[in-house]
Amino acid sequence: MLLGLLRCDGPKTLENPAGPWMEDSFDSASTKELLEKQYILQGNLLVFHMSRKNIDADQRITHDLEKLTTDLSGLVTGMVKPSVDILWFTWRMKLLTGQRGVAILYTYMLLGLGFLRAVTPDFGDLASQVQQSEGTFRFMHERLRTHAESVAFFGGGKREKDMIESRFRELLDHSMLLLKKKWSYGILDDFVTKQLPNNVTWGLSLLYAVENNGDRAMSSTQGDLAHALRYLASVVSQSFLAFGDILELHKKFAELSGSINRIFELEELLDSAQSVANGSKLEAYILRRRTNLFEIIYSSMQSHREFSKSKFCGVFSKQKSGYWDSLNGKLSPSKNSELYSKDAISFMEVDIITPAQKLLARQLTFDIGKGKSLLLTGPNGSGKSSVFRVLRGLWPIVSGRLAKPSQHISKETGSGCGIFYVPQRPYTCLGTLRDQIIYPLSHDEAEVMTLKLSEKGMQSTEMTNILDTRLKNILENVRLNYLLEREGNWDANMNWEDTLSLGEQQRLGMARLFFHKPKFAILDECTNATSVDVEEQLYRLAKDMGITFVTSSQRPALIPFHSLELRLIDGEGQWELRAIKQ
Ligand SMILES: Nc1ncnc2c1ncn2[C@@H]1O[C@H](COP(=O)(O)OP(=O)(O)OP(=O)(O)O)[C@@H](O)[C@H]1O
Repeated sequence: MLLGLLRCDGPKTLENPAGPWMEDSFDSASTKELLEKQYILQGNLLVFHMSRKNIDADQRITHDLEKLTTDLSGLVTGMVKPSVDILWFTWRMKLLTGQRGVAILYTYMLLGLGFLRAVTPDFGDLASQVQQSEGTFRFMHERLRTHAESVAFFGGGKREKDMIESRFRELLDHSMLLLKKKWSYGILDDFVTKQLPNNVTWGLSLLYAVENNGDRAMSSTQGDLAHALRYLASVVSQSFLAFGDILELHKKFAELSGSINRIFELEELLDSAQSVANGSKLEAYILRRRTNLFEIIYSSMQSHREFSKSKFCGVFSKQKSGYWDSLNGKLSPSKNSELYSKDAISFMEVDIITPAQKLLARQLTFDIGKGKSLLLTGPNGSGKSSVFRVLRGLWPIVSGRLAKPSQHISKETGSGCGIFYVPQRPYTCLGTLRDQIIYPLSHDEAEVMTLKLSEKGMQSTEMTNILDTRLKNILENVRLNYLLEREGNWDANMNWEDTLSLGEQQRLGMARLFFHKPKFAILDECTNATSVDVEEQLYRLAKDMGITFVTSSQRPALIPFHSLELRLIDGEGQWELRAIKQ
């Protein structure tokens, strides 16, 4: 019986246990090798700063690499089994049907393979597009998580949601297209590799029966003939299944090529940047960028930790946060605490309390009228940004009242918003150079706003021209006009966060302020990386535009631009307000 099993299922008996073993060992070997590579790649991620290419390295190193190793290990076991099957069953077929049966089998396989090759969609390209859009989608979420507070200060929630939704639609479209093509190709593939061979099996069995009928009728019983036919049918069927598996490998190869291309593109980019760097003056540059990279990683870890403590995380983990527990209990936001005021910002006995329930300023009271700018000072951690968080509505007002202008742009007149916040940490959105200045508005919204401010009945090209001319003036004012010359046009699209220096990003933040031209600007140390002369020029410009600002800064050079100073003394609740003599 054992011998009988081995006659027909011999290869399977040997191969099936080998499958998982091979899969595991290949997987671990290739993963080990690629992980070693990944380790090297991670150490050199800085080269992306040089390449100016918006490459989703994190997606490729984490997700794509893992998928590739799994697919590759599956491919090797998938190749070994049908190959051994084919050798074994070809031999059995030859014994049973002679050379003609084998020739028919091979002719069919070649024709089937040729046909499938001709009709196969470009699965590699399609899979690569899906991975690309999945990477961008994931990258946008991670970015948003890192910059959540800055985005909230700018009021960019809607814009970010629109951008993420459009990426999601892109991902969905690509995935649907891939699924549809897989489905229709799958029908054809199944027919050629499984259904048709099954039918041919019976044809070949018949051929055998007709050819051997005479001899067998003389020498064998009917039972022997039936047994021989059954055995032959199973051999032919197994042979075709093995060929089917071989034909399917072609589809798997095609799909795999997408992942391989993405990993190789990443590797080539790293290699070329590395080889340039090794032999040139760029080495020094790279070393500098590497230091920056570690600084960035370190600061993002820090900010992530800080951020975990903030309100946003509190929202997601309500149960865990003592702050929100207490909000549900004794510390609830006071009723009617936020009032609308067209031309002033007023704090009336407002307590500034952190989510950890630390009182930073007790019963804060001050008024800022038009033209009476306020400078907010105090030691680190005394609560300057926290005052802005309460003003922006990111933290609730537990006691007291706050009156402030609306942040929204008037839809009828298109005139600027009442209040605009520029946070401490600069934020550049994903998009064009134009998008950086008009943020959080989209291109269309910015054009509508420009149209409202200019004559009505303009063509869209005129509108874009007027918008771009206005943006050019603003760029000149913040001394960034060289960016437009360097990038060539307003539609230049790159990872601005990596391309621009901190000072440049801060100046872009101020350009955003000048574009929106609010009545009040809340400036949270948002120019501390620019030189003193540039900072003074920016404040002078804002003052000339009639913008009243509330500034948090440690720089004495800014004192003359303000009429009032609010000093948070110790971060324990004490504060003082004094007039600044001009
Ligand atoms: N989400 C939060 N949860 C708990 N405590 C917080 C949170 N955010 C800030 N704090 C704490 O509130 C205090 C004031 O922080 P804030 O950022 O307002 O200081 P700051 O005066 O702006 O400091 P710096 O001058 O360094 O910018 C700090 O002790 C800080 O650790």
